[in-house]
Amino acid sequence: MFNPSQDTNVSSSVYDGRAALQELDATKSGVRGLVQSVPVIDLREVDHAAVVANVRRAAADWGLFQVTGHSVPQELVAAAQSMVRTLFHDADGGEGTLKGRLYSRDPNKAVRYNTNFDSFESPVTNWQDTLYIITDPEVPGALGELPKNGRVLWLRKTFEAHAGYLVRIAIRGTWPQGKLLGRHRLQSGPDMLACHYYPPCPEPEHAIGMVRHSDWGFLTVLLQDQIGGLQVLHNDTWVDVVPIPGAFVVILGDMLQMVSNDNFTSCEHRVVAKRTGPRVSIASIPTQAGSTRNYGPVKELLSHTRPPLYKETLASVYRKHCASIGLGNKGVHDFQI
Ligand SMILES: O=C(O)CCC(=O)C(=O)O
Ligand SMILES: [Fe+2]
Repeated sequence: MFNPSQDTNVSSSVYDGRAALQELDATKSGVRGLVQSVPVIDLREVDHAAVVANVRRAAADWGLFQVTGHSVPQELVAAAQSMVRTLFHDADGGEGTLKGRLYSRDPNKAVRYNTNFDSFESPVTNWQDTLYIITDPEVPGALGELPKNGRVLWLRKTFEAHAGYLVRIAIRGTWPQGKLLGRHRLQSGPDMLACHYYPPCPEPEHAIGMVRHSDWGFLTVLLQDQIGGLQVLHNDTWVDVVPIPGAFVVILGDMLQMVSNDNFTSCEHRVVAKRTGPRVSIASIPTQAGSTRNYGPVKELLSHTRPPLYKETLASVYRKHCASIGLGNKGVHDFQI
């Protein structure tokens, strides 16, 4: 069990059955207490140190958690979801349409739309379309062709202001020695939105919404609607990330695993296909496109008994590697020493 007062080595615990029983006993919740549920962290909690400790525990035990009590109003969350669903994905596609014009597999296009970015690399096809939006207005073409630009810009601002804050708090919470963060700036903020669309699936038992994978970057912040389907792998069991209206889902990625030298591990997650829908989710993903520094295990975490487990790499190199092997293959293994 993770001990929040311990600064390093959070992943090397040995399962202690008696301690687990005592813990269950202490919850006084009976066997229902055995049902695993994804941690939910309420930012309205007045004790800030408790919030940070909860984030650390959730990150170490699950690699994924939900955040409520952030300051993004529910109506704005709903407006963002409906903009993505109705203004874009539900609109007709094909030659001559906006969707047709944006359909592209060129990762350098600031706004692009496609079915499965890795169709030609991955053996599995997801039941999913995605609209990618680079939200940095400095990037040529960013937002340009989208309808209702104002709302997309608003969406960017919302994510960058609020998700950026969550990313910072989550990193501070997950990072073993918070003060190191200043010197090891991990990510500058979200600069790409991946707006996923999962239409109702006639045969969900023969399909997958999004195949099992871990995210390549440091952290992903995700907004999902009420349909459900996102699951996280926890203790070899797939656990539903039950939708909470307006909550952000925070997901630890591979780069965090590498720089923390396995003190934290990126979580595997997937989306199951459903007969109901469509489902929409909006993931904010930092692309680290302009980053020129090499990332590797942070020196302060290393010793002669804890040698570095990963080679140093540019974020862009790691990202390209992950794209080249397709979702479903954990790229970190290829960077092990
Ligand atoms: O749609 C979802 O809930 C998950 C999306 C996801 O895992 C991703 O964008 O990496
Ligand atoms: Fe993901």
